Amino acid sequence: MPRFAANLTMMFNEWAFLDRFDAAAEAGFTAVEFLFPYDHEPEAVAERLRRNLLDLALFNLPPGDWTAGDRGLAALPERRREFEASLDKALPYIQATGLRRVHLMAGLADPAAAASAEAYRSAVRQAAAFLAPHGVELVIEPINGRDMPGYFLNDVDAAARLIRDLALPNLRLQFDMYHCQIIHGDVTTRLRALMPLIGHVQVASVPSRHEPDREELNYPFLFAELDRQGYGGFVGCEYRPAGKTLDGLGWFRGR
Ligand SMILES: O=C(O)C(=O)[C@@H](O)CO
Ligand SMILES: [Mg+2]
Repeated sequence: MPRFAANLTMMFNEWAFLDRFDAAAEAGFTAVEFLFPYDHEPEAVAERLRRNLLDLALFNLPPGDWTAGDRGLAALPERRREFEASLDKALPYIQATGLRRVHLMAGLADPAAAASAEAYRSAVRQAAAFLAPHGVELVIEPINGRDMPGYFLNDVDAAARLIRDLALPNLRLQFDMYHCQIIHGDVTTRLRALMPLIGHVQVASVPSRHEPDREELNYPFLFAELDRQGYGGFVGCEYRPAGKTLDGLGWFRGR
Protein backbone atom coordinates (compact mmCIF):
# COMPACT_ATOMS: atom_id res chain seq x y z
CA MET A 1 0.00 0.00 0.00
CA PRO A 2 1.37 3.46 -0.81
CA ARG A 3 2.39 5.89 1.91
CA PHE A 4 -0.33 8.53 2.35
CA ALA A 5 0.35 12.17 3.22
CA ALA A 6 -2.55 14.19 4.63
CA ASN A 7 -2.95 17.46 2.76
CA LEU A 8 -3.24 19.98 5.57
CA THR A 9 -4.57 22.75 3.32
CA MET A 10 -7.67 20.76 2.42
CA MET A 11 -8.01 18.26 5.27
CA PHE A 12 -8.28 18.88 9.02
CA ASN A 13 -9.72 22.35 8.43
CA GLU A 14 -11.60 21.98 11.71
CA TRP A 15 -8.25 22.89 13.34
CA ALA A 16 -5.98 25.96 13.00
CA PHE A 17 -3.17 25.33 10.52
CA LEU A 18 -0.42 24.39 12.99
CA ASP A 19 -2.77 22.22 15.01
CA ARG A 20 -3.61 20.21 11.88
CA PHE A 21 -0.21 18.50 12.17
CA ASP A 22 -1.17 17.13 15.60
CA ALA A 23 -4.63 16.12 14.37
CA ALA A 24 -3.25 14.31 11.30
CA ALA A 25 -0.73 12.39 13.40
CA GLU A 26 -3.44 11.51 15.92
CA ALA A 27 -5.54 10.17 13.03
CA GLY A 28 -2.70 7.84 12.02
CA PHE A 29 -0.91 9.74 9.26
CA THR A 30 2.89 9.54 9.26
CA ALA A 31 3.34 12.17 6.53
CA VAL A 32 1.75 15.46 5.52
CA GLU A 33 1.80 17.98 2.69
CA PHE A 34 0.24 21.44 2.26
CA LEU A 35 0.14 24.22 -0.28
CA PHE A 36 1.97 27.02 1.52
CA PRO A 37 3.73 27.39 4.88
CA TYR A 38 4.58 31.08 4.43
CA ASP A 39 2.14 32.59 6.96
CA HIS A 40 4.09 30.83 9.72
CA GLU A 41 7.70 30.88 10.85
CA PRO A 42 9.83 28.06 9.40
CA GLU A 43 10.75 26.83 12.87
CA ALA A 44 7.08 26.71 13.97
CA VAL A 45 6.31 24.38 11.06
CA ALA A 46 9.43 22.29 11.67
CA GLU A 47 8.58 21.94 15.35
CA ARG A 48 5.11 20.52 14.56
CA LEU A 49 6.67 17.97 12.22
CA ARG A 50 9.24 16.92 14.81
CA ARG A 51 6.77 16.82 17.68
CA ASN A 52 4.50 14.48 15.72
CA LEU A 53 7.26 12.41 14.04
CA LEU A 54 5.76 13.41 10.67
CA ASP A 55 7.54 13.31 7.34
CA LEU A 56 6.91 16.25 5.04
CA ALA A 57 6.09 15.12 1.50
CA LEU A 58 5.67 18.41 -0.33
CA PHE A 59 4.74 22.09 -0.36
CA ASN A 60 4.57 24.71 -3.09
CA LEU A 61 7.00 27.49 -3.87
CA PRO A 62 5.41 30.93 -3.27
CA PRO A 63 2.80 31.52 -6.01
CA GLY A 64 2.69 35.35 -6.05
CA ASP A 65 -0.35 37.00 -4.48
CA TRP A 66 -2.80 34.08 -4.17
CA THR A 67 -5.63 36.25 -2.78
CA ALA A 68 -5.30 38.62 -5.72
CA GLY A 69 -5.59 35.66 -8.11
CA ASP A 70 -1.97 34.68 -8.80
CA ARG A 71 -1.47 30.94 -9.33
CA GLY A 72 2.30 30.93 -9.74
CA LEU A 73 4.81 33.12 -11.52
CA ALA A 74 6.94 30.78 -13.62
CA ALA A 75 5.26 31.39 -16.99
CA LEU A 76 4.97 35.15 -16.49
CA PRO A 77 8.01 36.85 -18.05
CA GLU A 78 7.06 40.23 -16.57
CA ARG A 79 7.15 38.75 -13.00
CA ARG A 80 10.63 37.21 -13.31
CA ARG A 81 12.20 39.14 -10.45
CA GLU A 82 9.37 38.16 -8.13
CA PHE A 83 9.79 34.56 -9.24
CA GLU A 84 13.49 34.70 -8.35
CA ALA A 85 12.70 36.26 -4.97
CA SER A 86 10.19 33.44 -4.35
CA LEU A 87 13.02 30.89 -4.44
CA ASP A 88 14.88 32.81 -1.72
CA LYS A 89 11.70 33.06 0.33
CA ALA A 90 11.14 29.28 0.22
CA LEU A 91 14.68 28.28 1.14
CA PRO A 92 14.49 28.81 4.93
CA TYR A 93 11.31 26.69 5.00
CA ILE A 94 12.97 23.94 2.97
CA GLN A 95 16.00 23.98 5.25
CA ALA A 96 14.05 24.10 8.52
CA THR A 97 11.73 21.26 7.55
CA GLY A 98 14.23 19.08 5.65
CA LEU A 99 11.83 19.02 2.70
CA ARG A 100 13.02 16.97 -0.30
CA ARG A 101 10.41 17.98 -2.93
CA VAL A 102 8.71 21.27 -3.89
CA HIS A 103 6.03 22.09 -6.44
CA LEU A 104 6.53 25.03 -8.78
CA MET A 105 3.25 26.55 -9.94
CA ALA A 106 3.22 27.86 -13.51
CA GLY A 107 0.73 30.72 -13.28
CA LEU A 108 -2.14 31.91 -15.45
CA ALA A 109 -0.86 32.30 -19.02
CA ASP A 110 -1.64 31.09 -22.52
CA PRO A 111 0.33 27.87 -23.15
CA ALA A 112 0.35 28.74 -26.88
CA ALA A 113 2.12 32.09 -26.30
CA ALA A 114 5.82 31.78 -27.14
CA ALA A 115 6.89 34.30 -24.47
CA SER A 116 5.07 32.38 -21.72
CA ALA A 117 6.42 29.03 -22.90
CA GLU A 118 9.98 30.39 -22.99
CA ALA A 119 9.62 32.05 -19.57
CA TYR A 120 8.29 28.78 -18.12
CA ARG A 121 11.09 26.61 -19.50
CA SER A 122 13.66 29.04 -18.22
CA ALA A 123 12.03 29.35 -14.78
CA VAL A 124 11.82 25.56 -14.43
CA ARG A 125 15.52 25.30 -15.26
CA GLN A 126 16.42 28.06 -12.80
CA ALA A 127 14.34 26.62 -9.97
CA ALA A 128 15.77 23.12 -10.50
CA ALA A 129 19.33 24.51 -10.53
CA PHE A 130 18.61 26.54 -7.38
CA LEU A 131 17.27 23.49 -5.53
CA ALA A 132 19.79 20.88 -6.69
CA PRO A 133 22.62 21.81 -4.26
CA HIS A 134 20.12 21.43 -1.41
CA GLY A 135 19.20 17.91 -2.51
CA VAL A 136 15.66 19.01 -3.37
CA GLU A 137 13.56 17.78 -6.27
CA LEU A 138 11.32 20.12 -8.27
CA VAL A 139 7.92 18.86 -9.41
CA ILE A 140 5.50 20.38 -11.91
CA GLU A 141 1.80 19.57 -11.94
CA PRO A 142 -0.74 19.76 -14.76
CA ILE A 143 -3.96 21.27 -13.34
CA ASN A 144 -7.37 21.02 -14.99
CA GLY A 145 -8.88 24.17 -16.47
CA ARG A 146 -12.21 23.78 -14.71
CA ASP A 147 -10.66 24.15 -11.25
CA MET A 148 -8.09 26.70 -12.39
CA PRO A 149 -9.23 28.46 -15.57
CA GLY A 150 -6.37 29.87 -17.62
CA TYR A 151 -3.65 27.83 -15.86
CA PHE A 152 -0.60 27.50 -18.11
CA LEU A 153 0.27 23.83 -17.43
CA ASN A 154 -3.06 22.19 -18.27
CA ASP A 155 -1.94 19.01 -20.08
CA VAL A 156 -0.25 15.95 -18.55
CA ASP A 157 1.42 14.91 -21.80
CA ALA A 158 2.83 18.40 -22.36
CA ALA A 159 4.33 18.35 -18.86
CA ALA A 160 5.88 14.93 -19.54
CA ARG A 161 7.35 16.16 -22.85
CA LEU A 162 8.92 19.14 -21.11
CA ILE A 163 10.43 16.98 -18.35
CA ARG A 164 11.89 14.58 -20.92
CA ASP A 165 13.14 17.42 -23.07
CA LEU A 166 14.86 19.33 -20.24
CA ALA A 167 16.26 16.07 -18.81
CA LEU A 168 17.20 17.69 -15.49
CA PRO A 169 18.22 15.24 -12.75
CA ASN A 170 15.92 16.79 -10.13
CA LEU A 171 12.84 17.60 -12.24
CA ARG A 172 9.84 15.24 -11.95
CA LEU A 173 6.11 15.11 -12.53
CA GLN A 174 3.47 15.68 -9.85
CA PHE A 175 0.80 13.25 -11.02
CA ASP A 176 -2.51 14.33 -9.54
CA MET A 177 -4.97 11.61 -10.54
CA TYR A 178 -7.91 13.96 -9.99
CA HIS A 179 -6.60 16.44 -12.55
CA CYS A 180 -5.50 13.71 -14.97
CA GLN A 181 -8.98 12.16 -14.99
CA ILE A 182 -10.64 15.52 -15.66
CA ILE A 183 -8.15 16.60 -18.34
CA HIS A 184 -7.69 13.34 -20.24
CA GLY A 185 -9.14 10.25 -18.55
CA ASP A 186 -7.16 7.04 -19.16
CA VAL A 187 -5.43 7.47 -15.78
CA THR A 188 -3.96 3.97 -15.47
CA THR A 189 -2.35 4.01 -18.91
CA ARG A 190 -0.77 7.39 -18.24
CA LEU A 191 0.35 6.29 -14.80
CA ARG A 192 2.11 3.26 -16.29
CA ALA A 193 3.68 5.24 -19.13
CA LEU A 194 4.82 8.14 -16.96
CA MET A 195 5.94 6.24 -13.85
CA PRO A 196 9.67 6.86 -14.51
CA LEU A 197 8.97 10.62 -14.46
CA ILE A 198 6.70 10.71 -11.41
CA GLY A 199 8.02 12.30 -8.21
CA HIS A 200 4.74 12.78 -6.36
CA VAL A 201 1.15 11.53 -6.61
CA GLN A 202 -2.05 13.15 -5.37
CA VAL A 203 -5.60 11.79 -5.19
CA ALA A 204 -9.23 12.85 -4.76
CA SER A 205 -12.57 11.66 -6.01
CA VAL A 206 -13.81 12.94 -9.37
CA PRO A 207 -15.76 15.13 -9.91
CA SER A 208 -16.37 16.39 -6.34
CA ARG A 209 -12.77 16.31 -5.04
CA HIS A 210 -13.82 14.42 -1.92
CA GLU A 211 -12.45 11.25 -0.24
CA PRO A 212 -10.87 8.71 -2.61
CA ASP A 213 -13.55 6.12 -1.92
CA ARG A 214 -16.38 7.35 -4.13
CA GLU A 215 -17.39 8.57 -7.56
CA GLU A 216 -15.78 7.72 -10.87
CA LEU A 217 -12.19 6.62 -10.11
CA ASN A 218 -11.50 3.15 -8.66
CA TYR A 219 -8.86 4.04 -6.08
CA PRO A 220 -8.36 0.58 -4.56
CA PHE A 221 -7.29 -0.49 -8.05
CA LEU A 222 -5.11 2.62 -8.56
CA PHE A 223 -3.40 2.24 -5.15
CA ALA A 224 -2.63 -1.38 -5.99
CA GLU A 225 -1.39 -0.26 -9.40
CA LEU A 226 1.06 2.15 -7.71
CA ASP A 227 2.40 -0.85 -5.79
CA ARG A 228 2.55 -2.99 -8.92
CA GLN A 229 4.52 -0.22 -10.64
CA GLY A 230 6.93 -0.05 -7.70
CA TYR A 231 6.04 3.54 -6.76
CA GLY A 232 7.94 4.33 -3.57
CA GLY A 233 6.90 7.97 -3.08
CA PHE A 234 4.08 9.62 -1.19
CA VAL A 235 0.43 9.84 -2.16
CA GLY A 236 -0.93 13.25 -1.16
CA CYS A 237 -4.55 13.19 0.00
CA GLU A 238 -5.48 16.44 -1.67
CA TYR A 239 -9.21 16.30 -1.15
CA ARG A 240 -11.89 18.35 0.55
CA PRO A 241 -13.63 16.11 3.07
CA ALA A 242 -17.32 15.72 2.25
CA GLY A 243 -18.11 16.20 5.94
CA LYS A 244 -15.85 16.22 9.00
CA THR A 245 -12.31 15.09 8.19
CA LEU A 246 -12.25 12.29 10.77
CA ASP A 247 -15.66 10.98 9.70
CA GLY A 248 -14.36 10.54 6.16
CA LEU A 249 -11.25 8.52 7.03
CA GLY A 250 -12.87 5.09 6.68
CA TRP A 251 -10.93 4.53 3.43
CA PHE A 252 -7.63 5.16 5.28
CA ARG A 253 -8.22 3.35 8.57
CA GLY A 254 -6.88 -0.17 8.71
CA ARG A 255 -4.32 0.45 5.96
O1 LIG B 1 -4.43 22.14 -7.01
C1 LIG B 1 -3.66 21.18 -6.94
O2 LIG B 1 -3.93 20.09 -7.43
C2 LIG B 1 -2.35 21.30 -6.27
O3 LIG B 1 -1.66 20.33 -6.16
C3 LIG B 1 -1.89 22.59 -5.71
O4 LIG B 1 -0.57 22.50 -5.32
C4 LIG B 1 -1.98 23.75 -6.62
O5 LIG B 1 -3.11 24.48 -6.35
MG1 LIG C 1 -2.63 18.56 -6.90
